[in-house]
Amino acid sequence: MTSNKIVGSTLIVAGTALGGGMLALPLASAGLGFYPAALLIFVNWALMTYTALLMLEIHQHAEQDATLNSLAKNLLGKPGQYLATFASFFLFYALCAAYIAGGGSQLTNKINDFMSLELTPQFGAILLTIIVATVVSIGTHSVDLVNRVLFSVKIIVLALTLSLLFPHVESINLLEMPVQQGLLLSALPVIFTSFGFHGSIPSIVRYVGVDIKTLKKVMICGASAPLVIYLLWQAATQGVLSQTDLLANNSLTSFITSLSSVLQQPQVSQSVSVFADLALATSFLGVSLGLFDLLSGMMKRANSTLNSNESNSTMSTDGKSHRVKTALVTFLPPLAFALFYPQGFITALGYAAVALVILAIFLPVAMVTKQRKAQTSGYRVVGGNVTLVLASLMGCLIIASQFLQMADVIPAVG
Ligand SMILES: N[C@@H](Cc1ccccc1)C(=O)O
Repeated sequence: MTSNKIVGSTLIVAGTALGGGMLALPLASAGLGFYPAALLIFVNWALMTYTALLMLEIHQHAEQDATLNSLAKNLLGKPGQYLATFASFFLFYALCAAYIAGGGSQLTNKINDFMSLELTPQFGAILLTIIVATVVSIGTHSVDLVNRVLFSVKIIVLALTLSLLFPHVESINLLEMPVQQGLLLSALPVIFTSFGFHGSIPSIVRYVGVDIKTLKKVMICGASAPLVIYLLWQAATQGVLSQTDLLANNSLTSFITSLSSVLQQPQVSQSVSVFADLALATSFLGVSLGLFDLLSGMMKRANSTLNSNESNSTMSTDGKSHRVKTALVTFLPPLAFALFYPQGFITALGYAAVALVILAIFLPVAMVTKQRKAQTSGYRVVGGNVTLVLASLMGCLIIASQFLQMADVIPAVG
């Protein structure tokens, strides 16, 4: 095993997790205070690392090229497979919708400032979608290229942003307590989504091989990088802005504006803003490529079944027209959401959490439970049934939180 592959895989895990969700953390935890927010971040990290290890436990008895779909089919039958497919689509669409809404208003703001215009956020949403759709439709290679550059710049800008914010942290701000207990529950879905990376586990197993010891290191290190970065980010943002200032913001753009008005230093808010753009762009590229590939495969299969039934059909499944059709199905639904809910960044991340609970908690727990009955040897994640039940309960709590916010029973975040 080359150490290059291990480092590469760890970076894939960390890079997938560290996305646009991070920008929503200060907004979702506004009013919580730093220590309660840090506790929630830690709990979600433990939960997501645990379920990633469950996935490894499942992969150890399967082929190296197993996918979530094939694992679910083998262990849980057709219903498991359908649930996995449905939840994957829901997750990808919800995340793309969040990134278009968040990124669109950021882009509009930039254009408005630069050209002294008064464009609406919808304009930015459409422009951003056209740009990303073009890169994704050209192919994986172009996404890889653009992503590599953006990802490296993103890490540098993050380091710069944190070092600019930290001198302004007031320890008194960090000691504030939750303004309302219900907020603890409300913040759960968004924090949970920000630790999501589980869709990339099968690709990493395929890349590294079924070497559980190495894979365990990759998962634990890959998930710990976002833990450290999120804690620093929370300390920086909750330390610079008071609870009242944080609570007054309901969008990413207003959060960045209030940072600049409190600090009176344009370069700090400029670097936060550039970081936000990069985080949204890299996440949007990565997630929409996943969705595009999933849809492309499905549409090809559907087409070839049609073609074999009508042998004289001349419809081509490759080439330009297929890619254009796939791009439309990939990008139009999330764009429509962002056009109707230009402020829907946090809301869409909350919906993504519901699908992610199915993919990253319920399915792994169900598959491991089934597998443990048949397999008595091999790697087993610690904790036995107790941790399986605890993880499932957390999953129920996250879904409940999202629905209670929709029904206005607990305060909605963002
Ligand atoms: N963690 C990602 C969201 C995500 C969830 C699940 C899988 C992939 C990505 C973010 O913060 O934006």
